Amino acid sequence: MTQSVLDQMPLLSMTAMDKPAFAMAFGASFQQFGFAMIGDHGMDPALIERGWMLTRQFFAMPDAAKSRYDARANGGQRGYTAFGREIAKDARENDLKEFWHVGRDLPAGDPLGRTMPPNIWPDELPGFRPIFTQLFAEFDRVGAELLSAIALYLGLEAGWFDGAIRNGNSILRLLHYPPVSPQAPGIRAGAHEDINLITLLLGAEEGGLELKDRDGNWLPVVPPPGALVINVGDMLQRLTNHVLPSTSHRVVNPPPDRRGYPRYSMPFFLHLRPDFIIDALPQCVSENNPRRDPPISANAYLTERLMEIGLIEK
Ligand SMILES: O=C(O)CCC(=O)C(=O)O
Ligand SMILES: [Fe+2]
Repeated sequence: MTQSVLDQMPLLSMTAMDKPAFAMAFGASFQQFGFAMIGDHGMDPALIERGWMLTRQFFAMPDAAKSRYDARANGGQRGYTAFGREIAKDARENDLKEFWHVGRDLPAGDPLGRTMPPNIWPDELPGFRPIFTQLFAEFDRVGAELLSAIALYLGLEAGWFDGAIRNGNSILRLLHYPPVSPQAPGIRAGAHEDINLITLLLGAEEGGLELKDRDGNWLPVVPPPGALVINVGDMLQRLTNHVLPSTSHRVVNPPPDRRGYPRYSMPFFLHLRPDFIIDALPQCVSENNPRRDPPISANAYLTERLMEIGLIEK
């Protein structure tokens, strides 16, 4: 039988340990798995529940209504992406999912607005804007706390990431994987690595998420209800010269008894400022681990990667 990651990866607590102890435990989980799980992340469960309700209501709308908010008119990063459009890098089959993107709203006239367009919102659901604006802010807050712990783990100042992520190009993705038929081929989301610094994911308790461990085995990640799953993305891997690995993950089709159920999840892709230059930290470069990648701006790197996964035109 496949072993679950739960057997190996600790469920961490942000409140039971002091900050340095949490930073060490969190960093160790990242270094070993590229993933970590946190039970008491401090986001309001009532707010999250309202977010799930609105997510279900939005995806239950007819395709014609959802398509009015097509993300292709917004650089792929705001609004609705239809079922079957996204394809994992180098994959043969498209993913079995549709999703909605909420981004950061900048003040009018901000120069970063060129790469971060304003949000769009579904007229049909008046609660959508206030609830997801609040949830975005909560993910932003918890994400900054987690990066502060990672900074300590790496031997940096606790506030090292603050400037790097201020007005970062982060994205909250609401994901819907519809029920799959008994004959459905393939998997719900093909193996991939996330592009951003770290991802904070809610909803993985409806199983299917798997990570690839360092020996090449796929291990199920099934957290307790309400817990956050966090993983390292390619930008943090690049910044840490691969000391923290961006781990491949995928979402497999459910076992026969769960195939009739949809799956909803909510990843928050925490991004750097578009003009931040990603260059390996000196602390992470050594004789045994020479510098691997040249410096690149966060925006140039993101654009390259969004083309690869079909979210913006080449
Ligand atoms: O739905 C999930 O559990 C994971 C989603 C994911 O990996 C992604 O959208 O990048
Ligand atoms: Fe992912």
